[in-house]
Amino acid sequence: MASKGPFLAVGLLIFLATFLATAEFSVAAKVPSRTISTPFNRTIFPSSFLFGASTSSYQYEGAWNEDGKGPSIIDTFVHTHPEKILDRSNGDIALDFYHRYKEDVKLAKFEGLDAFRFSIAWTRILPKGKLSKGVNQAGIDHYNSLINEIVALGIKPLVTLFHWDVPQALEAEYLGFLSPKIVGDYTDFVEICFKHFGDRVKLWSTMNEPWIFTSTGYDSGSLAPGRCSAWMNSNCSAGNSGTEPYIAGHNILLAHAAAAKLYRQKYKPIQKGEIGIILVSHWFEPFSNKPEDKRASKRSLDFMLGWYLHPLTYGDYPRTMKRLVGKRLPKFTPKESKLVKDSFDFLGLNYYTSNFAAHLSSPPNTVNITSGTDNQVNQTISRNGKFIGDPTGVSIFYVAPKGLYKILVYMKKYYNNPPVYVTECGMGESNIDDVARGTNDVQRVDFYKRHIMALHRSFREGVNVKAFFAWSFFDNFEWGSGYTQRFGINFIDYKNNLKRYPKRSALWMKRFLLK
Ligand SMILES: N=C(CCCS[C@@H]1CC(=O)N(Cc2ccccc2)C1=O)N[C@@H]1O[C@H](CO[C@@H]2OC[C@@H](O)[C@H](O)[C@H]2O)[C@@H](O)[C@H](O)[C@H]1O
Repeated sequence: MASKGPFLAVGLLIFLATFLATAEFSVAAKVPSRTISTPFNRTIFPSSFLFGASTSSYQYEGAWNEDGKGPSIIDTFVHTHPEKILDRSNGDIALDFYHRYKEDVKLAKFEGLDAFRFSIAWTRILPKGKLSKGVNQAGIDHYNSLINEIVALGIKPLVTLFHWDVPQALEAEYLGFLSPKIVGDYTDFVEICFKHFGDRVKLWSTMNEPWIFTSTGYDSGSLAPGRCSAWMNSNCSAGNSGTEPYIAGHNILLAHAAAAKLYRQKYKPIQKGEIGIILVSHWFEPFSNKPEDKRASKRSLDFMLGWYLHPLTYGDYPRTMKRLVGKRLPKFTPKESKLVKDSFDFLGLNYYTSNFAAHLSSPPNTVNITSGTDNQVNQTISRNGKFIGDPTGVSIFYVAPKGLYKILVYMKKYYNNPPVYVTECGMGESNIDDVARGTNDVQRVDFYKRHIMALHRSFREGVNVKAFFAWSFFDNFEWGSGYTQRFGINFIDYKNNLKRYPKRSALWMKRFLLK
């Protein structure tokens, strides 16, 4: 259990670091390379604009089998496939957020956050995934307490209802999101959340990143449930990389739409909240000015963002997907199309990086079919020997703030300028263990300055952007990379009782957010 001690120690450190950050901030203002002519702080955005930080249940909570929680597919996956996690770690304990959340949300308040995003673990509420198999009151009590702590500090909770932790019991019974049966069980789960938490939670996201869940869970098999085609040689017990990502994605959209309909009809009139869905996409820069590469850029966006945003906006998949995926792509019935179209009050966008997109002229795969190559695009991080942005500690992520601006403008132009919350944006470092190095994250300060400037440019050009959340509040369990990658604005000392330390970026954010 966390004592008050660490917080006092952290407090002293914060004072010192605040001083440093202040010095750094004033120096930064004179840095010629990125001189900031006018004050760069939150006042360049409307006062209603929300700045926050994001977290998720499996990556933060720990207590994987405590207080009645049932196993999720992630618990099963990391326990049976430790080889798929770089450091063979798991989230059994994670950051112990399940027990330390009261101190942690106080740190969020100290750092000036307006909002705090977290996800609810389905199996803390319904241990066996189904209402008929019993509700776990201890799970409801836990999230009530977390929400009360957040709201009492004047911070707005943004709650994700699914961040990939499908109940293992539903995977065992009917293969989870591969079955339309999950729509009913998911709707039962979210209704319990609306009913018990909706008086204080006014921002709901049904899902986090369906694209990642389907591509890592059903195409590459690199994440739970770890399904893929045998020829992938990824040690998958079953699966079909050419069909299952599309089946799971289709059922995710139907489950989302059912949840949104329930909220809007039964809870929104009284609770006055908003419901949305969080998608992820890179920006894709044409590799050349050739028309085929410009088309390749658009196809890349169709297959990553449009896969979900097209049905949510127009009630059907993008034409390019229908043409290139053919019979492997599920069809919406007229009733489903009507349910999914316009089924969101806001759209969450997670943005990390950009790629170059070049047309792949080679004939489409007819043998080893995978959703990952259906788009017939060669996506790269460099062009003619030049990277798309500064490298980071994550080999596939380069710093590309202009891509955030471009994708937001793209969504305005092609998807009716929906209300957008940037719900994740951040960078990772690798293999940093000591506190001093880990908290001196100068590159992350620069990353956030540049991405918030890009965000502001899109806002000035009429993009309906309403919020910006950092990924992540703390360093945490980074899926396939385990604890080897750090994305937090606050440092976790894994070698010393998971002690929390604000990084330079958190103190910069605190100063940026001063009202
Ligand atoms: N990374 C994304 C979206 C961009 C991914 S695009 C590319 C495709 C892919 O399979 N991976 C690896 C991966 C695997 C699983 C999850 C995320 C990313 C990619 O990074 N998602 C958010 O990113 C955050 C950072 O993800 C890290 O990205 C770099 C990976 O090396 C690392 O394993 C992953 O945890 C996650 O912690 C959040 O839970 C998740 O919502």
